[in-house]
Amino acid sequence: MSTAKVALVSGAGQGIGRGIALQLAKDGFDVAVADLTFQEEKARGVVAEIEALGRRAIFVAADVSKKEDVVAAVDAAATQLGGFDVIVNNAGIAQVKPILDVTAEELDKIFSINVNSVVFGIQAAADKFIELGVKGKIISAASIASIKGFPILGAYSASKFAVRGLTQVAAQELAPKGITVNAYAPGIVGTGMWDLIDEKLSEINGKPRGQNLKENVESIALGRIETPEDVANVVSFLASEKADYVTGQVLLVDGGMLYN
Ligand SMILES: NC(=O)C1=CN([C@@H]2O[C@H](COP(=O)(O)OP(=O)(O)OC[C@H]3O[C@@H](n4cnc5c(N)ncnc54)[C@H](O)[C@@H]3O)[C@@H](O)[C@H]2O)C=CC1
Ligand SMILES: CC(=O)C(C)=O
Repeated sequence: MSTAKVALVSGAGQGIGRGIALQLAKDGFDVAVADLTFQEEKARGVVAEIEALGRRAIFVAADVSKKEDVVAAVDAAATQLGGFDVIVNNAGIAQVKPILDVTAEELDKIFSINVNSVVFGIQAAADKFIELGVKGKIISAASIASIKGFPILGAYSASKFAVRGLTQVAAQELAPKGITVNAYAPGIVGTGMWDLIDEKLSEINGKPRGQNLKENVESIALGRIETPEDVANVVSFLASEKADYVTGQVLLVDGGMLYN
């Protein structure tokens, strides 16, 4: 049995989740790479990258909008990797629509994937930490859109404000168990999500493809687009003992877009 700590990262088949999974492996964690079934090939690639770093990893198929999937994923990580110390509720989707056009179905979808998933992740991880007697860490994906509402990202912004609220509540409720609850708030990260946002914004405002991304990146004080590794470095801190006295926080990692 390995003595390494164990982390589960959702949405780890690509983008920010993949970056976090690899960084946590470099930090010495064994990692459960969770994603939707259609992402299995990519996710198994991430598993192989982690194994090449000398750590253990498994792929877990999970739709995080379903509580039973999240509970089963946490169980699989604990059973197959021999412990459970950190959950990163990273999976999420964007929707790019003026608020007047958002449908009830779209609202249900984005809240079930971006918000319900975080509740389920908090519940499943906390139950496992308590069962194992672990002072674990719960870390979730917020966004600059959890601090400031972004036009045309109304439902998305609302879902990320909810993640911030849940983080503050769970931190207070779980502190007596020694469990910390925090979130990371990236800015403009060059992943599939921003490819989609740029494409949909182009359809809405007629700017050429790439122009909306370029203008947003120009507003970043540090002058470059964010990488998954920039985000993963902050999650690495939140998952470490160095963050033992940090809870209920949403940590901006945006290269200088918002200031608190
Ligand atoms: N890309 C960006 O600029 C920013 C992203 N974020 C947040 O970071 C997180 C990761 O985003 P990216 O890596 O950029 O997105 P991405 O679209 O590149 O990757 C998202 C991953 O989540 C998975 N996923 C989607 N729905 C799922 C479900 N129901 N169950 C399980 N997995 C599911 C996808 O298969 C994919 O692997 C999201 O929560 C996003 O809202 C926050 C701020 C900025
Ligand atoms: C994807 C995202 O969170 C933003 C604000 O771009």
